[in-house]
Amino acid sequence: MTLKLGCIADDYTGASDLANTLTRAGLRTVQTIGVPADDLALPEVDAVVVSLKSRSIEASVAVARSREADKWLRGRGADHVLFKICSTFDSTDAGNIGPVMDALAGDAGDGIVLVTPAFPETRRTVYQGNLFVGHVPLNESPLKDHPLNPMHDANLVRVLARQSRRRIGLVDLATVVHGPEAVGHRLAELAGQGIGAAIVDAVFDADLSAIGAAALKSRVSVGASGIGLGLARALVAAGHVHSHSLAHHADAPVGGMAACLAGSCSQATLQQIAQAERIMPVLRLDAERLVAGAGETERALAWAVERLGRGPVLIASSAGPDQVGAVQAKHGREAAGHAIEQAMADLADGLVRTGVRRLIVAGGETSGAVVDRLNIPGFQVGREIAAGVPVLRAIGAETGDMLLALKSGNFGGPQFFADALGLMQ
Ligand SMILES: Nc1ncnc2c1ncn2[C@@H]1O[C@H](COP(=O)(O)OP(=O)(O)O)[C@@H](O)[C@H]1O
Ligand SMILES: O=C(O)[C@@H](O)C(=O)COP(=O)(O)O
Repeated sequence: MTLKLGCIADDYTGASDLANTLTRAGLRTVQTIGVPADDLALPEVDAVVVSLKSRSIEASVAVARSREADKWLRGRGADHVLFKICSTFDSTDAGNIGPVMDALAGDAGDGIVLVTPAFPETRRTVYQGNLFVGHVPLNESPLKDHPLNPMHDANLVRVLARQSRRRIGLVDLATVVHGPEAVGHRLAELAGQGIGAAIVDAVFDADLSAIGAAALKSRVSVGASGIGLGLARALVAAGHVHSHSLAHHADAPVGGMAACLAGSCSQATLQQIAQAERIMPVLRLDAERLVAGAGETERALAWAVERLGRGPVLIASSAGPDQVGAVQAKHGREAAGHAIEQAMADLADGLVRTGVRRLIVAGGETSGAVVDRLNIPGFQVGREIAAGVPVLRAIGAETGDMLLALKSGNFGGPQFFADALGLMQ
């Protein structure tokens, strides 16, 4: 197997978003959880997305894990490695986008790194270095209230400069519209001025093709699914990959019971939970009791077991900014987040032991905790439920055949849970 593209994703939902995008662009892709063990049987593929849970951990650990993944991917022939970050640039001033980018670019010997979280299909656009979520700047979007990494600055040149040792520049839209050569030219100019990374504007889908073709000339790039799409298109256009259509057996029915877990507190997920209440029993967990370990998971599991035989159920810790703030004020941001993630992982484990084989998880960190607990080594990509969210089939899992959907908090329409269950039989 010689990889045409290597990818390192900083969370599991982000990885499935990227694997979905690459698959749809014609690349045979698998998503692995962590660096694959040598005995994991991988099908013949063009791209591997190594999923890390490195977005909200200590920067030095994120760097070490990313370098290990990079080494594995390059050892399998990947000339270009994309570091997949969130399309809303989720990070703090301590990292982890800047430190990981610096390390990967240093190892690859790249002079200047192309960086863009733009993903127009999900309404993430970048103009003059400013990230917009829909029609508002990042700092006015719901991401300002994210439980782990609230985003208060839309200017990504500034945001990345606070995290990176490299000087950060900008390739603006007026350059991007002139195509890959113009982008390459501008990057070379910036590199000549001692700039080590550049935020690249992208507003329309066509901008991604120019960016992907320019990025392929270097060894590392940083961005979300949009640049992944650009890279995939460039690989197909250059004849490095023969476009493949999606293998539909990836989401062939597994039967078994179905359940949904939500740990995301995004506005989109809160709305989706409210809609789900119309079609299935929904249990809203008491976050305070979850953090205190006061028997809340056992209560939830008993509640689910009673109902699962009659159809899917949804269990959610999700809450609005005021309630999240109150729990965090009492227990600390990280401790609260971690305790709730572990409680959701306990629940997932209990549900699977009870016979659940179709599991939908909302939230990136939440999905990471759940997939780790279930000890699933990798996924094949099935049909798309919503932009950025595919049906996943577990490969090499102790749980046996299982379908999952790992939903980024912000993704999916109001009926997401119903849409997912419809495609996961
Ligand atoms: N009621 C709550 N109070 C405080 N934190 C919560 C609550 N429910 C979930 N969380 C935490 O919020 C974080 C949500 O992050 P994540 O799962 O990545 O969702 P998203 O995809 O929206 O970013 C997790 O750490 C989760 O444990
Ligand atoms: O790029 C994106 O927006 C997603 O792929 C992603 O990374 C989402 O992260 P979470 O919202 O934490 O799931």
